Amino acid sequence: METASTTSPIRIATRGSRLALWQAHHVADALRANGMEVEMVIITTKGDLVLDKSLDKIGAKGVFTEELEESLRNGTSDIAVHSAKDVQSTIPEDLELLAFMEREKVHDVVISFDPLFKLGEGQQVIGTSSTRRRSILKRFYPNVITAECRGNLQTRIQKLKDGQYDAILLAYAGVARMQYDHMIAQHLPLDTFIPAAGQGSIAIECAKTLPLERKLALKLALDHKPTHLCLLAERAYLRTMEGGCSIPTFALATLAGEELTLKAGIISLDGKHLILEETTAASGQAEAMGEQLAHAVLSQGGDRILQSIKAEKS
Ligand SMILES: NCc1[nH]cc(CCC(=O)O)c1CC(=O)O
Repeated sequence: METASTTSPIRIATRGSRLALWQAHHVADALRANGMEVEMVIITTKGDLVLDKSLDKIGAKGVFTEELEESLRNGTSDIAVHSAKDVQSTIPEDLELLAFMEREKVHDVVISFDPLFKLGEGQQVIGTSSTRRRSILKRFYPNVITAECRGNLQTRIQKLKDGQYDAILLAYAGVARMQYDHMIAQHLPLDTFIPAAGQGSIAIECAKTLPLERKLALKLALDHKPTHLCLLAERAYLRTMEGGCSIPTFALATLAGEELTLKAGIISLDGKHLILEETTAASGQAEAMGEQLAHAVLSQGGDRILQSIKAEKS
């Protein structure tokens, strides 16, 4: 006899933004294709409500994830769907990251209503809410003025439309998923705008107590092994740096055959100091490699950058 736990629908916790819903429906489609039934549980997070403060000031740890995690704990959902980039580097003891879905392209783009817009030409005001993008802009485009740009993608694009900025910087992944490709004025190169750890992938989280057979079925339907290996390396880097999204770190792993390459670093808030390290290892060493690269970055001067950022914030 089958138990209720294996036949009842998978309840998917998601934020209510259009991108979050797209991601949750992407998960739902994959589960249905594997013969599972699904239900959506839409939850508002602190990150959706507090829009007048930059993320580093809210204390970004878990602002987009905490309420979803609470629903996993209190049994109102079975899995939570997050942008992998928004998931804190250390997740609570009672929860686990079950799967990472196949990654979209990882780079950043410039969005503007002027199709000929080129970063760095003339006086420009660029909207971004990311300390990483702001610091990189300061380094490579010192004449650009950056302005805070929070909110979901639609809100940010509305602010651009209202004339608050000449352009905004976004992850290509979200832009493509919302079908805003026609507003892309420029694709930014990966060697200067190295993405944040996890960018472009969708993470699936569950309670450790979820029945094993459910976990296995979910993993089989949702997990993309190459993406998962890359994310293990990037997230180990982030964890070792004690990063969080308020610190301008970046990390990008790529897999070729069984070999992982990880490029990662940190940049000072004024853009003046940048540490970038690269290493290669067997894919089985993903987490060890992320940790080692973090130690290398820290010993090459990353520790001083981290200290000065922490001092500036406190
Ligand atoms: N909290 C910001 C966030 N989290 C995930 C994405 C985009 C899609 C992704 O990287 O998965 C974004 C917006 C952005 O950086 O443009």
